[in-house]
Amino acid sequence: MTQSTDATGETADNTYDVVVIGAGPVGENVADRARAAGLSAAIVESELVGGECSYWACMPSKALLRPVVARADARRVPGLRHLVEGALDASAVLAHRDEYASHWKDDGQVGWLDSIGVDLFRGHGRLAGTRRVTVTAADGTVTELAARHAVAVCTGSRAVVPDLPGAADAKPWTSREATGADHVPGRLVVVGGGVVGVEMATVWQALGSRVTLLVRGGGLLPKMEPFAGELVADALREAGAEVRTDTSVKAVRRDGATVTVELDGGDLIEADEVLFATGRAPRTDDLGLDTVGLEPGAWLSVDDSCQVAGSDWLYAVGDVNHRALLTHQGKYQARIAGAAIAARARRVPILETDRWGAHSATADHDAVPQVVFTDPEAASAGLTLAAAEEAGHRVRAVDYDLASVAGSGLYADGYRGRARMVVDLDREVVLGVTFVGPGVGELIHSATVAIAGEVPVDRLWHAVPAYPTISEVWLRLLETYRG
Ligand SMILES: Cc1cc2nc3c(=O)[nH]c(=O)nc-3n(C[C@H](O)[C@H](O)[C@H](O)COP(=O)(O)OP(=O)(O)OC[C@H]3O[C@@H](n4cnc5c(N)ncnc54)[C@H](O)[C@@H]3O)c2cc1C
Ligand SMILES: NC(=O)c1ccc[n+]([C@@H]2O[C@H](COP(=O)([O-])OP(=O)(O)OC[C@H]3O[C@@H](n4cnc5c(N)ncnc54)[C@H](O)[C@@H]3O)[C@@H](O)[C@H]2O)c1
Repeated sequence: MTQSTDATGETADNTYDVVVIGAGPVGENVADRARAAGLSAAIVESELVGGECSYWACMPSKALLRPVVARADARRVPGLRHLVEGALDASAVLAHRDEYASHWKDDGQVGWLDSIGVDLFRGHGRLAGTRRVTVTAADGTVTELAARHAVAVCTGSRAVVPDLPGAADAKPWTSREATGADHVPGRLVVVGGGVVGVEMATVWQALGSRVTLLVRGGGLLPKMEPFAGELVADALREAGAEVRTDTSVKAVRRDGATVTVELDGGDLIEADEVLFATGRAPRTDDLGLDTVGLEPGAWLSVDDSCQVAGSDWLYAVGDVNHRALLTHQGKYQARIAGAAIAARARRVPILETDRWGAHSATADHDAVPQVVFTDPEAASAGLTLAAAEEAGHRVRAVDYDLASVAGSGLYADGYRGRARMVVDLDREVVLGVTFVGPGVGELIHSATVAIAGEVPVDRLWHAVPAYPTISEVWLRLLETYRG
């Protein structure tokens, strides 16, 4: 049957080339890539266009952290310190955060979708069999969509609150409340020493809360090199926070304005709020996965083109595929998946799915960068020493004290920081780099380029860092490596 199509390619019966479920940063980019390739695209969103990142994650958290880190940096600069000795203006910081969260309104992003010709369907999206999606709007109206080529699930993740006695009734904060709160709690207990835990402990301690950070393992930031967690823990303690490692929470109870956290050893900690920063779960539980033979509630496992295993039309991109829960990496996957969807729609006979090919999200395995925006910043790209060894590489790690670099001393009085470079001894290329110290976040892309480019260490020797910048740590690491 021939159907009428309009200029963007969708049909009167809501058939599109590509249907995207979830309009976070990743879904937006899949839709954008599809449109750029000349395909028609619809996107389904149940909350705000822009997703977690724009309203309850990256943007508000970084808007809260920036004044904290800028003040800390200024306090380390002679001649300036006395100007920034006082407390932060918490209400100004919260107002700055509100701006960066667009006051939790998505008009700007809706306008952008409109400008690129992507149709937005507001409501809860569910798969309804092969290439079919239903959208249930807030008023209960159900719209059916069909996809000619692909459905991309980009529904992201939500915070997990552990199933502890009393936790659900204690009205705990998750990352949403921690990034969106409109007041500074007097006392805050943070459970979890991962990225959300350390960033939010940094923010609220600086804004005036008395923070207690509870970590069940031996240190903070367990996915990074151990020195990252050690330096961040030292700084949090110096800022006045209490950091308790090897500590597990047994139960939580709220009585009015007070929440009591009971630890495994029996200790009780009273606070005004408790934040669970204990990881994420995929938003796939009410997604109709059973209609296509997949398990509801599971992370969606995909190949390097982000196609779901066993399907030739279903893609899962961003947090929901659990490859790297980071906005930039999800957007990278969206570019790769968008290119793969377009190539398959054009019936390109062979896709470039080999390593570093146009249709392979190779960097997810080897070259993921991350910046933890604490004071000091912790930035990494590629593999840690432990991860490289576990992956079977024959490696050597070299470390350097960042305080010994001329640019660091100029950047801050009493600079403290450390760098590590992990080198593959068989190929003589860099597998991983970690920098911890003030101002290192902007440095990490140099490492990402070296790793993704597989630049031989001998050639890096000719990449001369400008004097006197913190980047000179590259020279020091290479000198140390070459002995
Ligand atoms: C506190 C915090 C800070 C962070 N900071 C950073 C950072 O600085 N840098 C960084 O790179 N990463 C950061 N992250 C991670 C980052 O937020 C995520 O990796 C990113 O948001 C993932 O994008 P996504 O599009 O896959 O999912 P999301 O941003 O979660 O978007 C998914 C969208 O899908 C919608 N949706 C879900 N189910 C349905 C459905 N059934 N129907 C319709 N719509 C649906 C949701 O409403 C949402 O809008 C942070 C995370 C947290 C929690
Ligand atoms: N700057 C950034 O790039 C940034 C900032 C925030 C979040 N994120 C991303 O968002 C994702 C979620 O962050 P997150 O910090 O929630 O998760 P995470 O996985 O990084 O850390 C969660 C921590 O909680 C601990 N934990 C789990 N259950 C616990 C329990 N019952 N009691 C005590 N501790 C428990 C875990 O051991 C882990 O260390 C991460 O993948 C992160 O990369 C990125």
